[in-house]
Amino acid sequence: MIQVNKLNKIFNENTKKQFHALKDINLQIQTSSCVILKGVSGSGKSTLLSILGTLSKPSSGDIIVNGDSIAKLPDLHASSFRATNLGFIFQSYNLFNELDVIQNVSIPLVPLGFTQKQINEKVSIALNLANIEHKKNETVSNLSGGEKQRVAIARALVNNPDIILCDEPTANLDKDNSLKFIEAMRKLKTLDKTIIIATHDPIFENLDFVDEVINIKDGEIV
Ligand SMILES: Nc1ncnc2c1ncn2[C@@H]1O[C@H](COP(=O)(O)OP(=O)(O)OP(=O)(O)O)[C@@H](O)[C@H]1O
Repeated sequence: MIQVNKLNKIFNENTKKQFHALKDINLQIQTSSCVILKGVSGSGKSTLLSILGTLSKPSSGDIIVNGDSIAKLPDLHASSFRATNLGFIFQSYNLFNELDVIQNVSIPLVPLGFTQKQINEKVSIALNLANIEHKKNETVSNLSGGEKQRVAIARALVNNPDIILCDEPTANLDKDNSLKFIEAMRKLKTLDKTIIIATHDPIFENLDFVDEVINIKDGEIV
């Protein structure tokens, strides 16, 4: 379970530009559930997701994942927590365009000390799950937006994380590819992943495999 306790994020604290982006957020996200974090642009979705993903630290409050506090882990511990527990899917894909699909998907495994054989096996499983096996030797710059998204999904899955964090995953996709993304998430749900999707895309409304929609407005859960 992920438990968020009295989480606050204040940017530029104690300056004229001070901005209170997250205000006393309390949340409980059950293991193996799919949760939509919904709110308009600027409501605080990405800020919350990046703190959940240990990419940034809160000003106050805590996040407990399976009993361990992760909000203020030192950088080295945070990166090892990410490497073993989290998969990220961003709207901009964050891929290396000049590398091929296999190279991109292998990247999260590099610091984990696997043999080449283990890496090949894990990459192959992730490419299959994300439906992008057929493009495995293609340079990423030659792929369509939907295909790049599937590479990003494969990369997020390659370390077999329990938690998948998605930030506006369909922002750059057409309807067809957005629906394919949703089907990929449905498949992950059957694999007992905990999935958190920050989005304002109405395509995520009323999906049967979504357990909860959390509305965020001006940095507060409403
Ligand atoms: N580094 C920063 N410094 C100052 N203010 C910031 C910073 N990052 C975000 N903010 C502000 O915090 C608020 C929440 O931003 P956030 O990116 O979390 O919104 P969002 O809901 O994800 O929006 P979008 O859907 O447009 O991505 C915004 O008003 C934003 O301007």
